[in-house]
Amino acid sequence: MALMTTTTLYSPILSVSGRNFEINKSKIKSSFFSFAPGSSRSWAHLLAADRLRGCINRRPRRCGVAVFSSNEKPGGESQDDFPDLTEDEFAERFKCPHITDLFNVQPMRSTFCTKSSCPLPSESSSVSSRWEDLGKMFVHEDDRVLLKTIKYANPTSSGAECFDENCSFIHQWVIRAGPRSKIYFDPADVKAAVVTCGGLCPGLNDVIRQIVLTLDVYGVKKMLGITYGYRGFFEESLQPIVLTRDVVQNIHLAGGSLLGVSRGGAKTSDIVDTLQEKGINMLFVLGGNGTHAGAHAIHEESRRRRMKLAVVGVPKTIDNDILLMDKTFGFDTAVEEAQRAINAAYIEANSAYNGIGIVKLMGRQSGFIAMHASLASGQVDVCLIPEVPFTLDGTSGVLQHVQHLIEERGKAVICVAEGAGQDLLPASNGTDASGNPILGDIGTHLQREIKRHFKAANVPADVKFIDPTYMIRACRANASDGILCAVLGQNAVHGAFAGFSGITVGIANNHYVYLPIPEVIAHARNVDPDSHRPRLTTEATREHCISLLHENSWKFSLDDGYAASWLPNVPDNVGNCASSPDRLAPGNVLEAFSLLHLWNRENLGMSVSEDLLGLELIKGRDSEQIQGTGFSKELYMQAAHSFASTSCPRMMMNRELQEQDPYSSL
Ligand SMILES: Nc1ncnc2c1ncn2[C@@H]1O[C@H](COP(=O)(O)OP(=O)(O)O)[C@@H](O)[C@H]1O
Ligand SMILES: O=P(O)(O)OC[C@H]1O[C@](O)(COP(=O)(O)O)[C@@H](O)[C@@H]1O
Ligand SMILES: [Mg+2]
Repeated sequence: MALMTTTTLYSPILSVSGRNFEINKSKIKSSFFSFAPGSSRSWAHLLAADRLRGCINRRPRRCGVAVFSSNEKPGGESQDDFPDLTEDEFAERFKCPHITDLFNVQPMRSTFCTKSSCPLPSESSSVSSRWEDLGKMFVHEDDRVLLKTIKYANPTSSGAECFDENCSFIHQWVIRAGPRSKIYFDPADVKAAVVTCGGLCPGLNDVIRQIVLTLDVYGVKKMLGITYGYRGFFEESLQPIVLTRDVVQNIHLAGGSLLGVSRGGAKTSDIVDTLQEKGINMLFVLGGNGTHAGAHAIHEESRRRRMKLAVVGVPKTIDNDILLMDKTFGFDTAVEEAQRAINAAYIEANSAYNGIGIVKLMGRQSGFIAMHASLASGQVDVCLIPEVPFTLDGTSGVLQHVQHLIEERGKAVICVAEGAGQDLLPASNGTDASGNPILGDIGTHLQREIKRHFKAANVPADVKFIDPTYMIRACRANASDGILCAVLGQNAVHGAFAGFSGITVGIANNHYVYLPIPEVIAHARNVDPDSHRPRLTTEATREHCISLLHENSWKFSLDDGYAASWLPNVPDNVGNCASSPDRLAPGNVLEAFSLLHLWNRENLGMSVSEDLLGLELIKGRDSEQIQGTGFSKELYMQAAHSFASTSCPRMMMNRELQEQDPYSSL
């Protein structure tokens, strides 16, 4: 045991178990999109996703990318079915609805001033010149931010998003957020309302506070806080709170929402009735994808009624599942808070005899929290997320892998996102008040199955399950989120005064931007298991030795004729165990195995195991040639798994043993 606790042979891995989607090679330009089977995404959603990625260029360009689920493969589309989108159409897409689309409103000079004490501008020459002096503090209305900044050289590049074989660079410009020198609302006429909907999220109070403070700087006197989400608009028992600078001054020091939150009960026409009755003409909506769908509906309905109303969203969700932005506020804090739970699980696992710690984190459809928390902790062995299907049983299953960890190292830590492995649980078919699916409890299921497995294998195991779910989102925002919230809140107000409506504010490539709401909620943003983050998970530690293999990975790699894009962890993992990872051709798993195999023999004098004999057959051949050898997929899988799960760690163990034998000093 002493030796085991001094070694760190394993490090966090994503559940690398293949992907249940197929790529239609006749259509494919690049794979950039992946998702869990059973998700609610449809072909239309994927087209929307394609459209979201956009093409904006100087000359008209056709764009088309197709990746679809094996469950939802559309029938009979031809090349012509690709969305035909020109750069102008993309430019149109990212255009934000504006008050002047409906009304002939003349703008006035901005009343925004960096100091709340400065006088409102007037036509008097002294104040006017002072206004001029504000100089570069305003954003020009034609300022744009580039949404995508990478020029991919090849569709096989990690995370590549390409619209043609050459991965031509497509400019995707979006509107830069910030204060404009001209505004479309007179602060004296503004009656603003703020509402917070959905689940809690660290930073809600920070955003409320900044909205109020910024409105105050513009000179707005009438501000209301709608209580308990959209319900506050029409439930008679729920009265709004009058918001002032004094009321919000210290609210960011606590978590939660000053206004309260709720799910469900959004009735667009009732909400718009209330807005109309109360004369509210600026509405700031803090919430996730559901809330934004509601905000968009309110915006549309108010336009139908020809109301001069600015509806501006601020995306809120610890899940980080909103499209097109670097991150949503609260996510950073949630990841940080999750460290404490993971550390506790690690300590429990490390201190127990054959200890196994399981931590369940939030993430209904997206595994960002679990993945980032695992990555940051350096203490997680297996990370399971909704985007990567996995099995529990069998040689490529999680249970076998956990047993292996226990046998080799005496402890294992698993981090699981709540939405992971839902296909392994009985479907609840239920939904919450907002229509979100009620998930099965993968954490307790995992705990039960691990106990059952170890009992059946007659291996003692001490399993501890930690569910810190609400603790990671009920806390106060950390410093980084605090700043994000402040700037988002300010820019929400600037956006409303600039005359936009039906928009949301986000951060893209470190710049603050305005985006039309439908563009950010077409579907939930997901972790792309192939892109850089999972790779980072591997490379950050350089100690991986094992990946959970999955049948679909094999199918995918053979069908596609190259191994580069499947199981990105395998070559890296093997490479990390080999002495010379640089010699490995990127993604060439066969070469990797062969090299490691040779290294193993040369350096440790290990004999070739029977399982590995088959690998000799395929040494030096590419995957298409392998297909012709009749070397069975099952045998390869078995050999690869056995190789990765036994030889590699043992090899490391042996090296440790040679270097440090505790008994030799006795
Ligand atoms: N498609 C929709 N159209 C209008 N309102 C919606 C829609 N989806 C959800 N909402 C409303 O938005 C609010 C928050 O939604 P919810 O899904 O609970 O949280 P979140 O906004 O964090 O995703 C709820 O009051 C819900 O009724
Ligand atoms: O128990 P609640 O309030 O429904 O919250 C649980 C949900 O909150 C979330 O963290 C965030 O969801 P929202 O973004 O919809 O608020 C989900 O991952 C999770 O399923
Ligand atoms: Mg949501």
